[in-house]
Amino acid sequence: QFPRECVTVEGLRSGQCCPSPPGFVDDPCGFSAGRGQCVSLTVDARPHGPQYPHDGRDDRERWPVRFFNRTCQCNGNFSGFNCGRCRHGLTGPNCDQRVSVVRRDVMRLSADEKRAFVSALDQAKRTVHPDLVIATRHYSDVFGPGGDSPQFENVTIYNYFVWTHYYSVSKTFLGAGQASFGGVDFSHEGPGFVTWHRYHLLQLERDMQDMLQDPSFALPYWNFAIGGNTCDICTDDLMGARSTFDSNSLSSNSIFSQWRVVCESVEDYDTLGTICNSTETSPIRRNPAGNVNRPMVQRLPEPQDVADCLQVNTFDTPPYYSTSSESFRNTVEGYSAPKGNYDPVVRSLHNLAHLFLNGTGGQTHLSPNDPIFVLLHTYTDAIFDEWLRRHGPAAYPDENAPIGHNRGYNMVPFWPPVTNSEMFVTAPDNLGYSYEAEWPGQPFTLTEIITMAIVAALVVVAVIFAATTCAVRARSYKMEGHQPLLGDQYQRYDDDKSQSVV
Ligand SMILES: O=C(O)c1cc2cc(O)c(O)cc2[nH]1
Repeated sequence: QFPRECVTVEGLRSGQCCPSPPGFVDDPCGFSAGRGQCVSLTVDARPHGPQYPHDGRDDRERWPVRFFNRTCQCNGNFSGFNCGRCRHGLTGPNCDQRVSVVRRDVMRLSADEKRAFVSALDQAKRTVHPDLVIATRHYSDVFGPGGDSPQFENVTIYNYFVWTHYYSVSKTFLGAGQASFGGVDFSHEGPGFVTWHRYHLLQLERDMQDMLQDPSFALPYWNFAIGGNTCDICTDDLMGARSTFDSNSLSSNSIFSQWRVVCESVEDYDTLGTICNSTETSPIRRNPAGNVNRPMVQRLPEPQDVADCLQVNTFDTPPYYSTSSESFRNTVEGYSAPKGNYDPVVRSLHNLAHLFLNGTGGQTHLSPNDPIFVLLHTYTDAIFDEWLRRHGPAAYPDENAPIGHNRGYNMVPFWPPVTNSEMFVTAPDNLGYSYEAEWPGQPFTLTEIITMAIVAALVVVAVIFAATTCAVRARSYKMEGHQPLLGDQYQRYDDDKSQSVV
């Protein structure tokens, strides 16, 4: 959420968060080296949709001005909260060399690659985030009981990934004794679903690259569109098999059986007016295809569902919400049927994959605690990127999307501020990663089948006609008394030979 050095009493009171990059002393945003400068923030002022009626009551509105209104604006290809690093996809001292990583199918990794990925996730679960800390109170209480103890905590890299998702989906606290407002979601049920989750993954990938000191580290993906009711990545060499003792738990052979979740006590936060902190509580729960009460969501999406959603032409449609029809975004998110028609009882693609997991991974405030979340979302992002490649440049709504989802809105709660628009670009050209993926094709339509049959029949007729014509011509040529050409040649050669011998 915010850099550790900004969350002091003075920092919060000044509303300025402009740290110096490493190696620069008292030089906000590396101004002296031309990296950037500390500027006032301007935020999206366009109207949001009607779903949110509580303007002025939530810290996440006009993000991040409730906390900070001055931040680093970096020049050229410099980037980061202190302009100390490069934009995604660039490297080198001047940030002018391109770099790219490849996100691959997790099932196609070698045994060593699988081990390295699992171990990297586990390291991220245990490593404190080097730069960022999280708020544990709403802004009204953030200075602490005496007004001099800012309510922020350290958090590990992986738990930060979980916390940001929780913070973006949590309800609006309207005061003690009042019901919190749940009709708000800064990362789902709107066009920002794809852009928010894209940045969420990029941040984790980059944090893990830094942690591992390996700029080539790439998050893999899970092709969840395999149909059926088997979780193919739920094995002990990947995301953990089912426990033989408890069908809702992970096998003790998996490192993930030792993980403990954060942000579990959501009812307490909502009634007490607090925020999830970095305290870890229960183990991950997962029971793929095990929910007998909801058989509709106890299967995985089919390959054809992916092919169908990639054919939906329009990125998003009014009201830019979970009720949008003929919207690619609402289809890949999974509130519409795979061909794009909205149906309130349908759960498809991304939503279906979440609900299939039937446990921690199926509850929005908790889902990233299950590491399957990472792989499920890289695949969702791969579909989004393929859609952009096929249909771009595409229009993203400027206004009237649900709060947080307009094109120019800064995505909550990321720091430094980053808009939805900045993530609405093709990844290989702009963000320094690509997917090694194959996309299911469309089956042929009846018209295509008939056309192909007619073309094939015409080709056969043409070949037969050509062959018959040749045969007839050859016969009449012979009947007119001509010798075959080859026969002529042999004749002459034989004649020559007999002459030279003589
Ligand atoms: O009910 C749904 O459609 C549903 C559940 C769920 C869980 C989750 O973590 C998401 O990110 C989305 C989602 N949708």
